[in-house]
Amino acid sequence: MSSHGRGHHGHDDAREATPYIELDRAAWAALAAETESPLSAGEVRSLRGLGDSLDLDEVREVYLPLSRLLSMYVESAGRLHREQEHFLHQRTPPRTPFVIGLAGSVAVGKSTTARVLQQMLAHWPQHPNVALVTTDGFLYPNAELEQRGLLQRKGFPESYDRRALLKFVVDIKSGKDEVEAPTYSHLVYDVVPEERVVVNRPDIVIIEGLNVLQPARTHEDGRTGLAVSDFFDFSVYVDADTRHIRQWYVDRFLRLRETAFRDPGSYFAKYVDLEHGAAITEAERIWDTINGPNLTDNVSPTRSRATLVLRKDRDHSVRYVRLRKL
Ligand SMILES: Nc1ncnc2c1ncn2[C@@H]1O[C@H](COP(=O)(O)OP(=O)(O)O)[C@@H](O)[C@H]1O
Ligand SMILES: CC(C)(COP(=O)(O)O)[C@@H](O)C(=O)NCCC(=O)O
Repeated sequence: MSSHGRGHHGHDDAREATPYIELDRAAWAALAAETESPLSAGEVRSLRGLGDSLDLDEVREVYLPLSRLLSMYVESAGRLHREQEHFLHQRTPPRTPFVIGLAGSVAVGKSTTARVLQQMLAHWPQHPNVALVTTDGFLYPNAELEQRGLLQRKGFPESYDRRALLKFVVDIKSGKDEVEAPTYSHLVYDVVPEERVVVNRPDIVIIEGLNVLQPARTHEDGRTGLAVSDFFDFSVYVDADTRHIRQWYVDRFLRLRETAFRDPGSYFAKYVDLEHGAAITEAERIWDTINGPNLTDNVSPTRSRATLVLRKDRDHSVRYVRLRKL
């Protein structure tokens, strides 16, 4: 419980009633002391290679307790599966992969968080196989986006083949042995039809993407379909002040200009020759016309649907964790 103990002693009035528990950084980080790290010091250090400046203390104080909590949910689902089988007096199909949805804005740190969690979760012997899939592979190809007038809307819900994405998640939760997803290349700025990722009945699947917490659409005839989030066993929303995220987007754009954009195959090679100030202006333009509006209109409204929210400060350190009450 957070140090101010909100909601702890039963004096909540209606105004304060909330389905969430909030732990401030100190309360959350204290959990790390009770959690034995599944990773050696060297392995924790090697995780840093995945994020540019991922802080070692941050990994220990924030992501270690988070991976332990997730692991508890995974094990609890396994127990429930066994108890249900016992209750039904019949052998039921083997349990399906535990699916974790990971949502948040462009540049908030979804990929970094997902990779750290994947590595950490895979180190527990109870669930060694952890697959990670990003939803960008389900974007329509650029040619199709252009036809639909959506080239300036990449990342908006309608820019994805939502039916294919839903089928992918349904197949995983149906217990299919081999499920394939298409992939996206940031280098060529388009989907790569010949490259697929294969998900082979892992213990856990992390599905990371801007829109994974979107509710189901209501069709014109009033019917409501299913959404991928209907098949999540747990979900995480990575959150921060929009001004900070915009800055992280610009910073990453400038860094990519020094690295990936220099690849002649890169769609963004055209930005390499921009002088510094013009590059900042261009990054800000892309943010202000595409990713910022998408965050405001589509992504942030899904935050309260998450099982857990990680709220970051300007330096990427997690300031508080908000978790659904059980
Ligand atoms: N925990 C963190 N500590 C430090 N830097 C981070 C952290 N998470 C993300 N970043 C940085 O912020 C930027 C955006 O992160 P990234 O994971 O690429 O975001 P997304 O996948 O949401 O677009 C990157 O430059 C990344 O290195
Ligand atoms: C590929 C993305 C849409 C993110 O996809 P996700 O994996 O989150 O579904 C996003 O990172 C992106 O590149 N947006 C493009 C904005 C632009 O047109 O530059």
